[in-house]
Amino acid sequence: MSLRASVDKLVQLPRTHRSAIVLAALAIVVLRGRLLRLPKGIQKRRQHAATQEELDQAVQQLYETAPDGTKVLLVPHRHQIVKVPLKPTPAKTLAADAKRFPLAPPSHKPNLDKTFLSQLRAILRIAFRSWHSKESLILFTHSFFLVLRTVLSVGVARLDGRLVRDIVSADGRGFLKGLGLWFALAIPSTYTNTMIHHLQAKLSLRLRTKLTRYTHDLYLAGAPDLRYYRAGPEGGLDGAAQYLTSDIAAFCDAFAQVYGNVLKPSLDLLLFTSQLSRTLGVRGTLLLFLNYYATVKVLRAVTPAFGRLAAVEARLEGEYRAGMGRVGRESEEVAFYNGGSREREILWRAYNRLVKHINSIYKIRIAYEWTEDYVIKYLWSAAGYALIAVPVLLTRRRNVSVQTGSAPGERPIDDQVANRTETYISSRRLLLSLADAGGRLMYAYKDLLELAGLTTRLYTLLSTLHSLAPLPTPADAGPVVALTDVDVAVPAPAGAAPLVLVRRLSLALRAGEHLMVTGSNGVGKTAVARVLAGLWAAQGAGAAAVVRPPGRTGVFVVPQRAYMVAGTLLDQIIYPDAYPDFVRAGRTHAELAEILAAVNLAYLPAREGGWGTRKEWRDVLSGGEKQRMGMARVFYHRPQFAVLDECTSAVSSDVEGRMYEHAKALGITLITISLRPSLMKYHTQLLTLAGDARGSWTLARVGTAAERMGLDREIVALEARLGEVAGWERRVRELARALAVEEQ
Ligand SMILES: Nc1ncnc2c1ncn2[C@@H]1O[C@H](COP(=O)(O)OP(=O)(O)OP(=O)(O)O)[C@@H](O)[C@H]1O
Repeated sequence: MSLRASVDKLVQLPRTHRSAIVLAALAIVVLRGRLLRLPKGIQKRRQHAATQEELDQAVQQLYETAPDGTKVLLVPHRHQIVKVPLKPTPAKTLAADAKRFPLAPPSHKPNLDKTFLSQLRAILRIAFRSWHSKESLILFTHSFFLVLRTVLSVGVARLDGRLVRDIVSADGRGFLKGLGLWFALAIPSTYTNTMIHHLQAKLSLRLRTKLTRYTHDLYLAGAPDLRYYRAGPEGGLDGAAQYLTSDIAAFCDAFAQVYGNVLKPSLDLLLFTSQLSRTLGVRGTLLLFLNYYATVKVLRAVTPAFGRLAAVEARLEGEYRAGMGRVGRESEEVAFYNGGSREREILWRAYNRLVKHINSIYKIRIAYEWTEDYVIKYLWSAAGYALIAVPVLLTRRRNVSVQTGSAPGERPIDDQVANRTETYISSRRLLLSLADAGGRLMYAYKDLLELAGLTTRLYTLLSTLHSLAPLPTPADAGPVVALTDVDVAVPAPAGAAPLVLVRRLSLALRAGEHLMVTGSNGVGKTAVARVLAGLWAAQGAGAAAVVRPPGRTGVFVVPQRAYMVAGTLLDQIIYPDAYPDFVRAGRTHAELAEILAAVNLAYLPAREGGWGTRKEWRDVLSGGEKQRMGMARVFYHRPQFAVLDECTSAVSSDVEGRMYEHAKALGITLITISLRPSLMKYHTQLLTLAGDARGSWTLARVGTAAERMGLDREIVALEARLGEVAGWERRVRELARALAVEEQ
């Protein structure tokens, strides 16, 4: 068949078929290149497969810095190094977004209301930054295929009717032509279905990536935001991990699904209703709308609060996971106490709460799904039969071939029965599709409620993170750490009264003035370190009177519990720097070896198999080794001031002494929190916290009052002993005499 003949045939087709085929062909031509292209990673692999050495290097290297400052993450993936540029969300954008996330009142329950819409809009503005972003493009393409699918469905319904008509009227040629068209139409129809599923999954994944990156930027922000540290105590956000992982994924899945589930059946309803109304007439169309109205009324009445149920389920899931995570993290401590059965009870309780809730959802669903099935399948089918009968019974004398869209020039059909059969088959198919669309729209109502629950969860996360105002930045006055009239208090959520541990604390340290902070347990020694490090905002009259040199080269804190980062042995020493920082700073392995020697860990690289060895260091190193690694970090970063919070409690005193001397030799001023009097000799000032209700404290110079008192006491003791010397000499003479008499 020539091209011209094909075009002629196409022109002769009914309008619906023509537009469906043209749209489908257009879609395939436009999108074929984009959608069927191999993923970039696979294309590159064909060009060049990375060697094992290159892959190892990429794992160590972690990222590259592009000329414009963007960090490009190196991800080894199937013998290839995939480069992922990471552009952090600009601070200006975060500040602008904060206005869109006011805290929701605690009494808010997820539902399909104005609050849901405004919360969803705020979240979607993060996911769809502009209409030409990749996410928007996927959404448009997805919408296009959804519309195309509806158009093609109408074409299929009409063709179905035509095929049966040709069979009934024994029109062989017409039947064969119809069958050819049927196969032709099947190509775009099946392709469209596949693309709808593919694009829905792709949309969900893109949204997840976008929201995950955004929340990571927000949550893991450094000083002065430190939201990962403050979200719990100050923001009241429990189980942030569940929000950041499962809830974001569930929200994106639910959104992508709801979008397709609402848009497509809505389009179907519109288009099918308009098509059917041509056959059904005014009375039939009115009946159809009455049917919709009755369905919505009945289902709304029986629909439970799926949104709230979904939100509670996500919270309980988070509690159960957090419990499991705790056992994994603290497994050794649990094992020492042989606390497995106790932990099992705790986990069982969390799991039972979750399962009970899920079970109650299943029970609630029985009544809902039963009603839904009854209404959608049976009520709609009955209405369908009644509606189909309308044109057949009431418009018996009308020439229905005009309504079915027969093209002029087509062979005239005399047989009224054949025409009526065509109308019946087409209408029945459209009605079945309509019932299906109605069903899906009702299911989508339930999905929408669940989306409302997940939206509330995600909104809670984002609004809590945005509500945490940055911590005040301490003033920089050179190499000085000073507090003036500062109250040290446990941070409390907005509105709650803070618990003050130390009142009106004043101290000033210049380089070389080493401070020791002491006092019994729980008096607030670490709390003072938190204020000095900028983790807690200073309170009281001197809230703004904190002075310290900025950054980790200003004040570096080694906490009480040793922390080991995921990575190589080298990463443990340079933390929080990463390998590229190490290379950029021109530091060397020889330097690291010297540092390890200073903390008595020189044997580690040889024992563990080199600097690049990756292990679970938390389990591999002993308690004392981990503490010495903490000191190695201080020697690597060489800060002006180092706050050592009982970070050498498990280190033997000789090594501890050597590390203190080494730190002082490097010019690091020490602020030590300790209960060990033996450490006092390395310091020039002593801050003692009383731990009374008034939050009192004393600051003394070691080597003046305190030291003098100690010397005085020693002199008195020695003089007392010297007074006894004459008595001891007399006794020695007596004993010597007695021995001489015995020998004679
Ligand atoms: N995030 C917090 N929320 C509530 N209370 C807290 C918080 N952090 C510390 N506290 C309380 O503040 C008090 C002081 O804690 P801090 O850790 O400063 O004690 P410490 O003097 O360092 O004790 P230790 O010698 O045992 O380490 C304690 O009673 C503790 O329970």
